[in-house]
Amino acid sequence: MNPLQLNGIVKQYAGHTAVDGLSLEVEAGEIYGLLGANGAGKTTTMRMVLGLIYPDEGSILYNGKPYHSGLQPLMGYLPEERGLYPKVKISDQLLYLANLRGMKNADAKQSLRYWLERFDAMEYENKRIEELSKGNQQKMGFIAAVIHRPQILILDEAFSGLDPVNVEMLKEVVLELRSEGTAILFSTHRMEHVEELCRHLTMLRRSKPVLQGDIREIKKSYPREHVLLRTPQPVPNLELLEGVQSVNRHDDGNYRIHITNEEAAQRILQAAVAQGTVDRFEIQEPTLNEIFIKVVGSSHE
Ligand SMILES: Nc1ncnc2c1ncn2[C@@H]1O[C@H](COP(=O)(O)OP(=O)(O)OP(=O)(O)O)[C@@H](O)[C@H]1O
Repeated sequence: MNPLQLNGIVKQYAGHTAVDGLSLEVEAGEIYGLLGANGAGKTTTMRMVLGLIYPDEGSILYNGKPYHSGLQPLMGYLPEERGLYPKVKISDQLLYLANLRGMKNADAKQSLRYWLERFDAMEYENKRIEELSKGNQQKMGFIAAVIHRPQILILDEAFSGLDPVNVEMLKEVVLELRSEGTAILFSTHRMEHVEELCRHLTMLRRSKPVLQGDIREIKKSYPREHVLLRTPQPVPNLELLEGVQSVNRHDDGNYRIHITNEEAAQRILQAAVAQGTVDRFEIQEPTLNEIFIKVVGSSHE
């Protein structure tokens, strides 16, 4: 039985449907991607999972059981909007939150120390949130979400506001939690993070799930419409070949060619070989970003 199961959940706000018939399951030890344009219903879904608001229809099961008050220690949440008090000493509020979720003082202190060291952030222990940079506030928010080692972790735009070094640091931690068996529901607009971290995903469009499943399977099910070609010499007239829609040559000498069918790829290869050496030739799977734009559309709702 999976730690988190959503069955046909529906949520309405004053006649407007924010989430419409969403079902998904997050396994122990997996990061599940929840994607959608702005306003598609991701945060509403996460708030329902946390028991902050209730679905109008459908059910949410935690280890097979409906919501009950004893669940809070099992769950951790990093909200998109920062949730910590700006003026309270950091260690005080993190320890308070750990206590609230059932941790004994000594364990909470040990866990706090572990996470502050893990994030190279010992110096912030006695500071207030308002004294920290946005990225460091985000790290403290993450510690607040995981200090009690939740079984189900909800991450809403976890990497926003972080510099590349800190993104890598947080990614490593998320992967570590996954390998320890945490079920992680992960919402983001950054498709490359989903490609890198998640096994399954749901894309929401205007409150409805429009694409769901195993990411590798999803990618395989879309046509391959791009060719990557690297040649030491230019290959003229590629755009005139049948099935070639557009040709871009980058500064590094790589061509990225948009094709309408896979036979066009063979024509490109033949044309390139006829000119001389071919260093690289690849028919590329669509990126998740391309699939997202196709399925969800680029417009914000
Ligand atoms: N408290 C509320 N009262 C009324 N409508 C709401 C409320 N919260 C959310 N909504 C509406 O529900 C819809 C879904 O919002 P939600 O915040 O879940 O989207 P989201 O996918 O998280 O968007 P974003 O990517 O912008 O964070 C939106 O149309 C939003 O305006």
